[in-house]
Amino acid sequence: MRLEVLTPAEMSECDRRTIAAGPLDGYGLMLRAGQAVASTALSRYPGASRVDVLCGPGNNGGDGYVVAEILRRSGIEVALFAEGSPKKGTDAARARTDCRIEPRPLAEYAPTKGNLVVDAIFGAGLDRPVSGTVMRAIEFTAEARAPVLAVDLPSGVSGETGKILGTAFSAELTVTFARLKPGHLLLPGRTNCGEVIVADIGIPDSVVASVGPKCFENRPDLWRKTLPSWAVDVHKYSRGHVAAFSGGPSATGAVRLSALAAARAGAGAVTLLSPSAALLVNAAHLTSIMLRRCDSGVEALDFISDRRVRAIVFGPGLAPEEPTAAMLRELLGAGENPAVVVDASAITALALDPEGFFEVSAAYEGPLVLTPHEGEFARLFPDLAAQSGSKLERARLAAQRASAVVLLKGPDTVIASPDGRAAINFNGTPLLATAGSGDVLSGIIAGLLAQGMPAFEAACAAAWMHAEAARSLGPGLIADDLPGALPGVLGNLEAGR
Ligand SMILES: NC(=O)C1=CN([C@@H]2O[C@H](COP(=O)(O)OP(=O)(O)OC[C@H]3O[C@@H](n4cnc5c(N)ncnc54)[C@H](OP(=O)(O)O)[C@@H]3O)[C@@H](O)[C@H]2O)[C@@H](O)CC1
Ligand SMILES: Nc1ncnc2c1ncn2[C@@H]1O[C@H](COP(=O)(O)OP(=O)(O)O)[C@@H](O)[C@H]1O
Ligand SMILES: [K+]
Repeated sequence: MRLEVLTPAEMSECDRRTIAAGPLDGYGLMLRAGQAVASTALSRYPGASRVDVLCGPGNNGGDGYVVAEILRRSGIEVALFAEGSPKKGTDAARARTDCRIEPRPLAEYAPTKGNLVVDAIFGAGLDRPVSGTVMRAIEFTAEARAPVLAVDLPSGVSGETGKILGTAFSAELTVTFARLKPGHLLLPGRTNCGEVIVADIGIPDSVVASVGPKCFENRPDLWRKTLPSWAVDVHKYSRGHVAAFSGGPSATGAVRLSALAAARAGAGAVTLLSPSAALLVNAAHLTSIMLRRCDSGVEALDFISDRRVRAIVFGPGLAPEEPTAAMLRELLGAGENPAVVVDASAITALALDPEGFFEVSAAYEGPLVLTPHEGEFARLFPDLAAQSGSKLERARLAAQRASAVVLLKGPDTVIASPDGRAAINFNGTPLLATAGSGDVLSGIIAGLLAQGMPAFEAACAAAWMHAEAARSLGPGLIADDLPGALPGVLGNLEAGR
């Protein structure tokens, strides 16, 4: 499985290196791209007898001329509309010359009922908001509800960020080349792409590897090899012990969800560290999860070192206040170095003094994972939240600043490592938009970390498993159900090893 996600700049570097190595030249790549789109149009829309092909002035338009000519030769009635002309001497100009259909100005385009629309106006080269004639063509098409097949990207979607520049086609199907781009996975662009097909146009895997892509689709092949496996003589503590910090008496449910999820993710032992005031309420709700009184950082550190705690969940249900941040700094500064997942209110607490935290996290030698949703992210990284870059870029910058793996939650969860690697999750479901599901996620991460999985892989695997668990349950799920669905998800992964 090819999991690399290429930025438009990396993609064009792949094109350049492929052309330099031969035998394909730029026009050869364009012919293959056009052929891939045309054969998709023919196989996926067998009933389409008339097709409107809309071409822009660059290479995306070049692909469109190739598509139009192939469809014409296949006996389809093709109407060709062009916005601007390709520059002389370019591959796109050659494609236009080789196309036997005379294009009409895009301003004359109006969708005809029953026609398939092939969008080859802008692809990777879109660098500013669409406007004027192109904007009108997009609006007409949407009003007519005509099916759209997009070449590389729906025009108007930024391949780099997934943002909509001006307006964009809503495609039923998008055919892209070699690998996915961030714009196919990040919202809102992802929804405009419809189903995405990745066509092989002859760019070798070795060329893709040579440009050193560091962003990946979050699929099991990305982390399967690092999943925990146990020796026959393993015991509960060697399988991994997780400690989860409970909030006060009226805020205990969240961390119990984390604790249960950590155990379901495979940790051999999970202990809830509870303030005295919440001990009874926690005791009344726990069975396999152990319970321990803990009223200070010193008590917590004693427990962590005595009981060989390998991972900590720190955040769900805690107070978003300075003492919480202080306790975390104390835990990180003590030299024990367990893996730590920082979630929820603890992130809000750290936002009271971000620099103080970043100093401590930079010196921390254990694995560290932060799991903010967008609101928590904006509190801890206000400047990054306000910048115009992509979610991918924001998560990467945050990971570097915090010297931690950052899992930035949402329908297009991004996981970024301080070493520059990043993954975009694609299997999220609105079923997860339910109170407490984030607490379950932090518990799954801790459960995997306790079993020795590296931080980036554990966060990626947890995001994927979390969503698979939700999908397996379907409508009606509440966060309490998610841990119980993990055995099914883990069983399927085990079967695929
Ligand atoms: N060999 C290869 O590289 C291969 C590439 N392939 C294909 O090439 C595509 C990339 O081609 P590309 O780089 O030419 O960019 P493209 O998307 O056609 O747009 C650039 C043009 O649009 C214009 N423009 C941009 N935004 C605009 C706006 N808002 N409003 C108005 N104009 C705007 C911009 O104008 P300018 O900025 O120059 O004024 C320029 O003229 C890629 O998606 C894939 O389909 C395949 O054939 C495989 C081989
Ligand atoms: N619309 C959605 N589609 C996919 N995943 C979602 C959606 N809404 C929320 N999620 C996921 O659900 C979880 C919610 O976490 P969070 O916001 O921390 O909630 P809570 O604090 O209630 O646990 C995150 O993993 C997030 O990625
Ligand atoms: K396009």
